[in-house]
Amino acid sequence: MPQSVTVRVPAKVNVQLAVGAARPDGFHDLANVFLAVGLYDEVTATPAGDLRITVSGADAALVPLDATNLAARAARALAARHGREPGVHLHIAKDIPVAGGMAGGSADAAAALVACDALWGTGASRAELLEICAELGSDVPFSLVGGAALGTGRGERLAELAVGGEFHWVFAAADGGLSTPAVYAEFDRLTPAAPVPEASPALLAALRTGDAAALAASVANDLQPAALSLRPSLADTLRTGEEAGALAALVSGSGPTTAFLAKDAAAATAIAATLNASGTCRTARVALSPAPGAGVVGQRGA
Ligand SMILES: C[C@](O)(CO)[C@H](O)COP(=O)(O)OP(=O)(O)OC[C@H]1O[C@@H](n2ccc(N)nc2=O)[C@H](O)[C@@H]1O
Ligand SMILES: Nc1ncnc2c1ncn2[C@@H]1O[C@H](COP(=O)(O)OP(=O)(O)OP(=O)(O)O)[C@@H](O)[C@H]1O
Repeated sequence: MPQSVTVRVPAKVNVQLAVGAARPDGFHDLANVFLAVGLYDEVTATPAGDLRITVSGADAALVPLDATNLAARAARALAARHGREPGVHLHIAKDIPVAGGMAGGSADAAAALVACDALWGTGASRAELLEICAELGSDVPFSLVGGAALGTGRGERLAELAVGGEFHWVFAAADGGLSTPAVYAEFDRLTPAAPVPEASPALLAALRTGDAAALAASVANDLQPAALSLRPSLADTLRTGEEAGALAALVSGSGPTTAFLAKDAAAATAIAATLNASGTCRTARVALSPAPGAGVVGQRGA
């Protein structure tokens, strides 16, 4: 057994999030175009007598260390399927904003699965890992896959998408998080007759050709009005980024992180500087997309 395995996993932005009406099970059918972005958490797994979680990073205090942690749930799910005890210490080096709409907890779950599989030598197939991911949460399969993908169903059924170039983003983290169920409930209140969600052909073509201006013209997040209704101050952040030259400004997933598409690296740096000086966000950072999914970046021992 290796002495430790470290897995790096990206955050995501939803370049299109088309949301249908609530289903009988409480979830919403989606046409969810995920794009992985180069903001990463790292999960390191080392052998231990029982399951233990530690977290470092600026937002560490916001992450639960008990059995509700999504990385802990992932380790337990893999161990249960393979009839073993989930004896592992998972250390999460957290860089993805917590409760920010960038799938940080989902990322840690996917990373923990890959790390425990390598540490324990369980040899789970990709299909099995994806199945466990879908049980853990709607965003978790995409954190495993990375790149870009269209998620249907509740977002867990993925079709990978080709991306023809790099996109330059700025992400502005907000003070405090937003609860994903609360944002979906607000969507229901604001949208009594949601149409059947469909992916936009223009958006898929923009991704395929790597055309930032075309992507900017077609990004759309149906949860944005709900996030703005629960957090009206996000409108100031969006306006600040637009005035600083962003090609597009949108709420990331369920928010409250806001995302700004820039025409190139220099424009992204300038937009981030303006946002950081504006007082309309906690902190703004640049990131590139697409980014690879959860993968081993370090292993110690045999
Ligand atoms: C907003 C997004 O991040 C966009 O990618 C996702 O749809 C949310 O994915 P997630 O955080 O992995 O969500 P889950 O853990 O599966 O579900 C949390 C809660 O979000 C709501 N939820 C989530 C996904 C979905 N398609 N419909 C929903 O209504 C439900 O209230 C659910 O109880
Ligand atoms: N490993 C984890 N990292 C962060 N939060 C976690 C983790 N495990 C459980 N949580 C809980 O999940 C909540 C949502 O956190 P997360 O960072 O996943 O939100 P999010 O990025 O908005 O998710 P999504 O974009 O998938 O809707 C947190 O408030 C926290 O209580």
